[in-house]
Amino acid sequence: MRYISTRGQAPALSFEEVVLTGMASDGGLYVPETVPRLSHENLAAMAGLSYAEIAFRVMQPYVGGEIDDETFRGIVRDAYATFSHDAVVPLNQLDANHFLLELFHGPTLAFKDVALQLLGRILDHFLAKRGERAVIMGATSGDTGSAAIEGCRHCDNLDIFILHPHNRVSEVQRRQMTTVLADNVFNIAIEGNFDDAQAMVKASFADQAFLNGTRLVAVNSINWARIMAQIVYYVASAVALGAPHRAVSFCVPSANFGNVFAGYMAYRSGLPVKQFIVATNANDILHRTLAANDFSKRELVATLAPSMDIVVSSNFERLLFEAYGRDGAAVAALLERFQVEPTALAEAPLASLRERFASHSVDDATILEAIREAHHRTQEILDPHTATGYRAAERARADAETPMITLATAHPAKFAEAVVKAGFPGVPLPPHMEDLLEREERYVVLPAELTEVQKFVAENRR
Ligand SMILES: Cc1ncc(COP(=O)(O)O)c(C=O)c1O
Ligand SMILES: N[C@@H](CCOP(=O)(O)O)C(=O)O
Repeated sequence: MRYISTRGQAPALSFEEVVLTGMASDGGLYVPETVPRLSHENLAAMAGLSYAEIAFRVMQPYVGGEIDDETFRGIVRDAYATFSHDAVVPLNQLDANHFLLELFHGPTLAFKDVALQLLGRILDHFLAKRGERAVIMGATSGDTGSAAIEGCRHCDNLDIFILHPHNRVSEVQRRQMTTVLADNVFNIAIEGNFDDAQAMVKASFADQAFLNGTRLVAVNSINWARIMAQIVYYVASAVALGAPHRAVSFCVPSANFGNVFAGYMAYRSGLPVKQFIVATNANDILHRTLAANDFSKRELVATLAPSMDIVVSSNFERLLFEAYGRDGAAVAALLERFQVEPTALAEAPLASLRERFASHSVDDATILEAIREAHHRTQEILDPHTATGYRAAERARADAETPMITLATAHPAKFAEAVVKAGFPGVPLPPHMEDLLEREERYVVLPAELTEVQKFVAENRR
C-alpha cells in the first residue's frame, strides 16, 4: 500500500513511513493511493467476530504486510485489551432505531483511545525495529492529549510534547495529562486557543530544523494511522446491526473531522451507509460549509463542548481531496485561499458531498436541553459532545427506517461543567481515576509563539 498527499506534490510513502511522519512535505495530508475493498462476503463474514478480529481484518490491507500478520494481530489484541468493556465499543439502544456507539471505555474515557492505544504500539514497533528515537508533538483541545500520553508513555524511544489551550480544557481533561509525571512526558499550556496550538504543531512539521535531525511524529489525526484505526468501529457497529444486508446511518460529533472521515473511508470501502450527519457545536464551520457553502473562518468561541472548539478542521482537507476528484492542485488552491479570505467550494464537489453528508449545529443552550431530554427518555447522562450528536441525529436524519448510530465520543465524567449546568449532580470518575483531583500536576504555560514552544521542545527532549 502506498500513500499519497492531498496536495499532489509530496513523494508517495509506505505505511511505515506515513506512520512515522506527520504532514506531507507539500503541506497536505496522506491518504491511501487506492481504497481497499470490503466486499459483501468480507463484511458478512465479520458477523459475530470479536472487535479485535474485525480490527485486524479491516486494517490489514492498509498496513500492507509491513508488520507481519502475527505481530500485528498481537498489537491489535493488546491495544483493545486495555478497554474496560468486553465489547470494546458497545452499542447502546436508545429507542427503536437510534443507537449510541459508546467509544469511551478506553483508559482516558474518550474515542481517541481507540486509535491511540494502537498508534502507540505501532510506533513502538517501528522505532524499536529501526533503533531510532523520535519526538512527538501534538495539539489537543482536551482528549487527544491524554489518550496520546497514555498510548505512548511506555515507549522508551519517544518524548511526548502536548500543547493544550490554557484554561480552555476541563479540569479532568487537564489533570489526565498533567498528572502523568513520566520523564518523557511534557505538557505545555498555550496562551491561545486550539487553532493556535494546532498551527504551531503543523508549522513544526513544515520546518523541523529546531530538532537537529531527530524525527518528529504526529499523534493528531493528521497521522493516517489515527484514521485507519477509527474506520474499524464504523464497520463493527454496522455489521452488528445487520450490514452488509442493510444500510445504517451515522451521526458524528465533529470538529477536526478525523472521526467522520474514517466513517467515510468505511463507506468508500463498501460499507452500506445511507447518511453521515456532521454535528457541530457553535463553532460551526463544517455545518456552514455543507449547508450554506460558507467555507470561511469565524472567531473561535468557547463552548460547553470544549473538545470541539476548533475552527480550522484538519481532516476536511482529506474529504475535499475526494470531492475534488483527487485533484491535489485544486485542493491546495482552495485551502490557500481559505487561509486568507472567506471562500466557497465549487458546485460539483459540494453537490457530491451533499449526496451523503448532512449537518446540524447545536448551541450551548441546546446541548443542555439535549442532555436533559436524553436523560428523561433513556436514563443516560450524555457528555456534551455526544449531546450535540444526539440532537443532530434527530434533527437531520434522512429517514426513520435506517438505523441511526450516534457516536458517543466521551464519558460524561470528563465534563462536569456541562453535566452540572444541565441539572445533574455530576458523574463519578471510574475507579482508576478516583483520586485524579488530588494528584500532583506538572506543566508549563507558554505564549502562543512558535519560537518559544520550539525552544522548550529542543531543550527538554532527551
Ligand atoms: C469528545 C470529542 N468529541 C468529538 C470530537 C470531534 O472529533 P473530530 O475532531 O474527529 O471531528 C472530539 C475531538 O475533536 C472530541 O474530543
Ligand atoms: N478534539 C481533539 C482535537 C484534536 O483532534 P485530533 O483528532 O486531530 O487529534 C482533542 O481532544 O484534542
